[in-house]
Amino acid sequence: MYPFDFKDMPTSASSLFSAYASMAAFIMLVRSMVDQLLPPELRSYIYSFIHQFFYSPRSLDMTIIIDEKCGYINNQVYEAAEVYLQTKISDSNERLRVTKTPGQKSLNIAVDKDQEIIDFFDGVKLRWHFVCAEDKNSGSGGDDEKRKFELIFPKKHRTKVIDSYLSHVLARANAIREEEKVLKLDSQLTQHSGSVDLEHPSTFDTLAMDPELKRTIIEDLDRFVRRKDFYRKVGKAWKRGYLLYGPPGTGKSSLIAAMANYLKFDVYDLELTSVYNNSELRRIMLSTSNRSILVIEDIDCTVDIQNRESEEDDNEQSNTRGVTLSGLLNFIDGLWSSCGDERIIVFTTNNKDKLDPALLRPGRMDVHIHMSYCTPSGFRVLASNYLGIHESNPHRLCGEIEALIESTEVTPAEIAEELMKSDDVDVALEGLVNFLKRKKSERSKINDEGSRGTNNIEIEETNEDAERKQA
Ligand SMILES: Nc1ncnc2c1ncn2[C@@H]1O[C@H](COP(=O)(O)OP(=O)(O)OP(=O)(O)O)[C@@H](O)[C@H]1O
Ligand SMILES: [Mg+2]
Repeated sequence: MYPFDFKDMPTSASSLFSAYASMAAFIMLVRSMVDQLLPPELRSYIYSFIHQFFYSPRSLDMTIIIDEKCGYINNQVYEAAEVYLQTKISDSNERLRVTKTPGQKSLNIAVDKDQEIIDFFDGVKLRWHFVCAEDKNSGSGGDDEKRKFELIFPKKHRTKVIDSYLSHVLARANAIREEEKVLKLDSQLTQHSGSVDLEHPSTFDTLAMDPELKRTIIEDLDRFVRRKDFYRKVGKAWKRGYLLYGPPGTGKSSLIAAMANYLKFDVYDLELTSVYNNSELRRIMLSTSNRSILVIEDIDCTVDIQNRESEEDDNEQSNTRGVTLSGLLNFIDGLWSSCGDERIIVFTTNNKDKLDPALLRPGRMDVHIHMSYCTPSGFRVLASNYLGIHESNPHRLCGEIEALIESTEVTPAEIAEELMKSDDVDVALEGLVNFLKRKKSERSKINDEGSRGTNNIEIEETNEDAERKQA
């Protein structure tokens, strides 16, 4: 088979050169014979064979392809590689991509496409390529780029790379994410919006809330995180649903941030009104990570809760008019329950009464938390946060303020706003006293006029009736 016999190969430089020259002459001879005698198709076939045989060495390398997505679901290995490789960028990388979104603390640095990153693991050299190509399969709604990493390494280390190195990458990526302690807020969770780091400073310490209730929530969260095996044993998904209800400005969103900061979970704020339909909801859901809180705010305003029966009839229509209640219920019972671990879902509403009882059924929302108007103990937390007044050394106005708070309905947000009006403690607290007094007298006036509130509701009902008739 071979054009000359290797065992006769001479070893000195000059004889090596003459051997090369005779081989080159042989190849040229074959070439001219082929050119003259064979049709073009056969020619190119033979050339490619010669090229492969003489010029490209048999590959000793192996390549692992790590695609960004498996169908609609994010590939966790890809995500981990992205995080991990940020720490491996070196001077030899000539093209980098730098991004920073408004909420983000630090720059996000990644290599540009077709760049190579070198890594070493247990004596093995690994080459990572970032490859980005146009996705021919994507429809109009899809991504138009297909991203992947190619991991190239010596074939003989296949077991080590697959069994140990990739686990190392996953573990390092988790540790890096943990270190950053940055929360991700994916504001609409749409395919194109990347996640935004959310730094909501609210913690359980800064939250004005009944201390007993606060403790109960923290214990509940602790128990939830601890009970992985328990959930498995009883055959229940490792999930927990919270419903937070109460008037605007009582700290529902602040509580969610406090929970996320406490657990170091990511927050996904799902804007249901901008979710196109139930199947988009599925897709979005599948793109969220474990150890996360999925938040759906103002649930009563975002889902068409009233028309539960009619919507069963017009499923086709529901495809074009957003997420329906039955879609949401199916989602909670089905997809949300079965997908991923250590997940919390939080619904918020200003009107618990308006919610369909189906949503409140135990098993869907495990914990109902009523966020109510500010209490004297809540005020003490705010006074300490905003003005540095400690309980051990109360201000002369604190007694009066607490009495006023107890006899009127005022939200923590309103008090916080008053307390921010001045750095001077006396000025701020005097302002708050005046505000509370004003509020109290307004409140009693409304009570005197009694029927005003009911009138408003009646007008709203009439509007709804009119709309229904029009439809
Ligand atoms: N319980 C609270 N403890 C500390 N601060 C609070 C509390 N409630 C409200 N605040 C302050 O008021 C602001 C608004 O509160 P937040 O957004 O948490 O209210 P909300 O209940 O979510 O209101 P909405 O129903 O309008 O969404 C917060 O940024 C915070 O500064
Ligand atoms: Mg809110």
